[in-house]
Amino acid sequence: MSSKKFVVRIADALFKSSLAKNYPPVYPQRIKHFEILPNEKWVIWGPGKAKFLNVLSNKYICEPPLSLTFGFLKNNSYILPRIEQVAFKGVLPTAHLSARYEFFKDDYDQTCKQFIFDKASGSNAVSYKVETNNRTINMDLYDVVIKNLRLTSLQDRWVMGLSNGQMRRARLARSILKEPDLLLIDDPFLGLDPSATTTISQFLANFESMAVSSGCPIVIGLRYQDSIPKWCTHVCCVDEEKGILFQGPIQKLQNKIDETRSWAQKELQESKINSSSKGNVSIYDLLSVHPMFGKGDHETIKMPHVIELDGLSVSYKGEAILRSLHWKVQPGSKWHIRGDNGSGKSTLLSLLTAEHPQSWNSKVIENGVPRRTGRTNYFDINSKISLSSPELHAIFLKNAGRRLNVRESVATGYWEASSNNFLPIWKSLDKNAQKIINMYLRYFNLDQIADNVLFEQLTVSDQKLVLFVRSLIKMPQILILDEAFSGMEVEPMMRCHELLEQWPGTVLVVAHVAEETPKCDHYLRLISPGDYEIGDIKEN
Ligand SMILES: Nc1ncnc2c1ncn2[C@@H]1O[C@H](COP(=O)(O)OP(=O)(O)OP(=O)(O)O)[C@@H](O)[C@H]1O
Repeated sequence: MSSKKFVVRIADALFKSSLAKNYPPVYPQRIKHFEILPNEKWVIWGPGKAKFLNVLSNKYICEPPLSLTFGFLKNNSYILPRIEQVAFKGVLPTAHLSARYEFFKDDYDQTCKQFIFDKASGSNAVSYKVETNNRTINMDLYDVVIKNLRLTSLQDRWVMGLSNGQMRRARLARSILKEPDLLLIDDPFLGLDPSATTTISQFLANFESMAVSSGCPIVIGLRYQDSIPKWCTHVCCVDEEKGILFQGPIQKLQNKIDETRSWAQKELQESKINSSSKGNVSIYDLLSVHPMFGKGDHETIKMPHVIELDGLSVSYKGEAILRSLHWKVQPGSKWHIRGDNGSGKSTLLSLLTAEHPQSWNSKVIENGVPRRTGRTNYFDINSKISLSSPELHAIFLKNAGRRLNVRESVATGYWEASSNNFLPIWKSLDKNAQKIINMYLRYFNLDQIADNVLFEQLTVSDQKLVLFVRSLIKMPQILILDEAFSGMEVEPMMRCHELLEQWPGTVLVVAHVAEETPKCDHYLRLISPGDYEIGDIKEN
């Protein structure tokens, strides 16, 4: 064994997630050797990245017991290594979808700064806080981190109200402030706008050399399709089933990386060719159930706009988020809603779904009829709308993840009046509805696991897929896909995009990354309150 200083070392280890007899190991083969040294920056690359990051954060039982060891710890560390694993989950789970936008705060809500400190719990009903640990916060590091992660102006905001991108940055700041021995970040750039991506990438590149902190090795998890930042020194390519495929310094492995990437692209092309029909179900079967199916332009042109905003404004405590927004959405049109983190995209969508307290606004006109309290209600509005969003994902996981299997999870999409209803419904559905669900499960390769796998046992990619399928089966007039594909593997994502290309209903998409954006005809870009752009998307 080498005498080099190492941070993590794996030597001939088998990992298990349970000691129960006959429980299969995490990988069938032992991992012969893997090592991270101080000053190295690793990318764990490929479909097995999330599992391997769990291995590194000591989530499994290793066999023999000392085959996973943590060595070079900071002077002030205790015997156990301090490992911070940041999974970019987005917004905090709330009790219901509208909670994020409410003015009256939950008794236990925290400010962004308190969340980053992670030191105390308390209640807004009393003036004192109860310390949950006696960690000393390195305030010099805090100042540098919030400046670099662009959190300065958000410090005193309620954490619940932060946008997805803002919350992701806050989670990273919280982990860094714990001054770990090892920092593991899965999908570090997910859901971030391009300028935030650059800032965070630069920050991670310079983390080791910052004067205010002693730094630590950084390990990020990326998918095959993501580009590997130049500052990464080492790569470990991992398959979900087989474990490590190759590992070492990036400089030496560049050819192997390029080969793997083109192989993955080829696989994808092949699966695309074979995907127009799956398990005897064709796209036509899936779409023909939608009420707008087969309607030509001559018919849709006569229909009123599904949504019209006639000078809509939204503000929080006098601070404008949207100002005087005019927007018309034709039936069957597909829109890409663009804008930097915090520009108001989710706020706009929450107005459409009436989750936002300022939704009862006659400047929102639906199918030609202005919204008005007393005339329109939440349930009527939502009977025409379905969605998949990071907020919904967080709530679904928390409230239904352990209760509902894949079939039941998808079936809850049938609840007419709300996307927020997670009560089991499969058994009470009629034969026709069950048939539709079965078709969708089969088409998306979910039929084999439909009855024996719980939602929370799925990978993030499959959870996203289930939520996407769930959003379709009601055959909504308006389908809202807010970061619905971020974190998804390429193959299932392409399958979803293919279906959407022919989807006859109206689709509103929020996505920061071009590869995750299904084909749209128009865009609405939110720039700043009162400043926005509307245009057509030309085909390349
Ligand atoms: N309840 C609230 N109180 C105060 N500010 C809020 C509240 N809810 C949202 N905000 C702020 O409104 C702005 C718009 O948030 P929104 O979630 O709509 O942005 P977004 O464009 O969807 O961002 P992202 O791309 O990060 O998801 C953000 O600056 C956010 O912090």
